[in-house]
Formats: sequence, structure tokens, C-alpha cells
Amino acid sequence: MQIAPSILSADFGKFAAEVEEVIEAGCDWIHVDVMDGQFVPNITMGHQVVEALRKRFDCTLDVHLMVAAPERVISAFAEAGADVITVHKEATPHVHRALEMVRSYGIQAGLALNPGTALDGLEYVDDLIDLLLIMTVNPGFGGQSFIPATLNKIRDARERLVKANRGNVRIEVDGGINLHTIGDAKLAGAEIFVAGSAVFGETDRKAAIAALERALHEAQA
Ligand SMILES: O=C(CO)[C@H](O)[C@H](O)COP(=O)(O)O
Ligand SMILES: [Fe+2]
Repeated sequence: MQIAPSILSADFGKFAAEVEEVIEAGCDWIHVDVMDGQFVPNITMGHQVVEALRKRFDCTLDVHLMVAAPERVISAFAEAGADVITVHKEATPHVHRALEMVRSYGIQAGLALNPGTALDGLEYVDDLIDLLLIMTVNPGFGGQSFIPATLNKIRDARERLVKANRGNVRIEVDGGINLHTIGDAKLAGAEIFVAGSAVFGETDRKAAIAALERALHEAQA
């Protein structure tokens, strides 16, 4: 089980200190939200930010590309030092090629699905992915509310992956993960939990992470 703080919700004015704080609190995954102003309305950060984080921190850099035609930028993010690159199925007609590109750098590949996107076709790319990112909000903004209907999708995805003998593909959930939703997401089958405002929206980040870990631990059927 992994909590991955999303630096989208960090204070950009003291970026490095913010990342340092959550790493010191025990998180070894940092979720980097890349938005291009086209696939989603906002523009956030480019590969230079990944490069800067790579130089300074020894953690897993989990890059979530909310970018149209991600195959244009995969090489830049891989060369900048990303450990995981996730592309959206909705962002390209060439998702298979995009995943192959990520894999060609010897790093982990992720496939992301928006809340309105079905799981159909997963069987054609499941051998190319290390993680499946099920968006639990519509992408583009931090601080939104978790969409409860996504829980069935997580369960369905877990079942399909196990049936296809791809049970080692980890399900990541992203959006609206907090003390009230993290347990349900875990019970549905998620293993990696992105948390933006639930971590950086709190003044005591260490306590916020510990509380999320406790909620994960306490979640049981
Ligand atoms: O991909 C994202 C938005 O598109 C972010 O990772 C996500 O929104 C995290 O923020 P929060 O936990 O506040 O919902
Ligand atoms: Fe994200």
C-alpha cells in the first residue's frame, strides 16, 4: 500500500521544502500532475520540474500525464528521471504505442482512465502496464469530491486483471482521496492512493499522512 502525495496541491512558492516534508514523513512516492491546458483546462508543470526533483530527491517520481498526444513528451519526462509515466487512454488514439514508448525506457508504465471511460480494451494493453490509474474525479483540478461510482470500476478492474493473469498490475486511485474515501478505495482493490489536498491542505502533513495510513490499516470488509 502506497500513499503518493500530489504536489499539485503543494505551495509552489516553497516547492522543495514541501516535497522534503512529505518524504521525511515516510512517503517514497511523489505524484507529479502534468497538465497541458488542452487535454485538461489547466497548465501545471513540465519535465524540468521532474529533472529538478530527480536531482534532489531519491524517491519514486510518479508522473501523471494529463496531456493530449502524450507520445510527444514521453521521452522528455523519461530522460528527466521519471520512474513511472502514466498516460490517459482518452488522450491518444495510439495508447498502445505510447505505453510501448514508456516501457522502452525501462521504467514503469501506467494507463489512466477518466471516470466516464469504460474498462473495455484493457486486455489489449494489460501486458504493457505496471499500473492502472482509475481516476476517481474528472482530471484537471485538485480538491474535488470522490465519485462513488468509481468503486465498482475498481472492483471490476481488479477482477479482470486477476482473470487475465495480470494480478501484479497495481491499481492507483487519484482524486478526492481522504480519510472518508481511502478505506473504500482499498477495499475495492486499490493499492496506490494519490492524495493532494488531504496532505498539503493540512498544516501538519506528517499527521495527515499518518491519519491516512491509519484509515488504510483500519479498513476492513
Ligand atoms: O490528477 C489530479 C487531478 O487531475 C490530482 O492528482 C488529484 O486531483 C489530486 O488532488 P486531490 O487529492 O486534492 O483530489
Ligand atoms: Fe494525478
